[in-house]
Amino acid sequence: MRIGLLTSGGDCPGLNAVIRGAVLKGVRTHDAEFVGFRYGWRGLVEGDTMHVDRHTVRGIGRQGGTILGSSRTNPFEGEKGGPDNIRKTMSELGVDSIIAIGGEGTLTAARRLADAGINVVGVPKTIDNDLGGTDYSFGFDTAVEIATEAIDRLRTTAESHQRCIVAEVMGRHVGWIALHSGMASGAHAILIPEQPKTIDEICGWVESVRDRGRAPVLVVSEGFKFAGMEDAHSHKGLDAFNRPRLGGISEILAPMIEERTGIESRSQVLGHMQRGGEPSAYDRVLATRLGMAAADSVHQQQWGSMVALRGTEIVSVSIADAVHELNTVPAARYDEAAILFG
Ligand SMILES: Nc1ncnc2c1ncn2[C@@H]1O[C@H](COP(=O)(O)OP(=O)(O)O)[C@@H](O)[C@H]1O
Ligand SMILES: O=P(O)(O)OC[C@H]1O[C@](O)(COP(=O)(O)O)[C@@H](O)[C@@H]1O
Ligand SMILES: [Mg+2]
Repeated sequence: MRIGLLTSGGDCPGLNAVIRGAVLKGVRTHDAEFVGFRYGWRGLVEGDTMHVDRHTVRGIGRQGGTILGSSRTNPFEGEKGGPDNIRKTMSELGVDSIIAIGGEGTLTAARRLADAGINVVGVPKTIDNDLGGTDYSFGFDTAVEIATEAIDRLRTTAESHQRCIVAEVMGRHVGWIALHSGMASGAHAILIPEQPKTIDEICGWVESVRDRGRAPVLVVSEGFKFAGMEDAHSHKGLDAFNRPRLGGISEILAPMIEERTGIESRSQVLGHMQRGGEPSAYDRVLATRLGMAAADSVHQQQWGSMVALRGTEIVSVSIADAVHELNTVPAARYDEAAILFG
């Protein structure tokens, strides 16, 4: 059994812990060999590999990033793309199966390849926590931790100057990072894509905070839309998969708040800081368990499946079910947090 490993999509703390978990379990329990594909699907399409064995993974469980590299290459595009070419490349390299570690985009591609008869197993990765089929994805806990620390720091400087601060977090089209970091840091309002708001509602919260003598702290998700807005704000062009790059809504919101309320306002986009550096202990454990379970899924030939967290157990679900719809923030979770706004 020779298993190809790849990490695809935005990187995320814990990727290396998955790789380590899969390799150690595969080598020790299933007598498997591993090969790493470099830069996501690109490595598989181009046959660009790196040697991976139990020595390669020594100590990497606590490292950020991914030793394999990542990209947003589409495996169905290009001269060597598509299931027939990929099957040929795999057979030339003696690779009989693939563990694809990625988010909803990567796993959608994995499902299409599995449907075409390629032996693929998925591992859910994303700081956004936007994947169905799993209670949490690794990387999310670390991102929330980093964002919470940043918002705590922004609060003390906002208070010194009696300013309003708008902290912008990632999350693409779901508000999980904003909801959790906002609750953890005691934000006065949390703005998420699932819950469009008017500028009047937002300024109402800001003014009530100011009237109590406090400095308003707002957390906004990059995908937040004002009521009536069709698409999330984007001014940075398209990504490798032709989707609008999000980010920058806080830079629009802060001046609007200042103009309407007279409160000096500042914005801060936290950006890639949320994805960098070491995974939290929680993410290391989750990622290691998922990696180990993925090696088992390959051994059991559960093609088209994904390992997932359900409660405290690691289970196997179908990738198709997991990517069927985004894991959005339920209205009840938002309403619960909103009691604390203003
Ligand atoms: N429907 C699809 N068919 C084939 N490839 C896809 C599909 N959706 C996404 N991908 C590929 O997977 C890559 C990674 O997806 P992306 O959403 O950027 O990251 P993530 O896997 O972290 O969600 C995309 O750039 C794209 O090339
Ligand atoms: O700057 P990049 O790497 O193109 O991507 C930014 C996007 O990637 C993320 O950090 C993670 O998203 P994925 O898990 O889908 O890769 C999003 O929160 C953000 O919108
Ligand atoms: Mg994604």
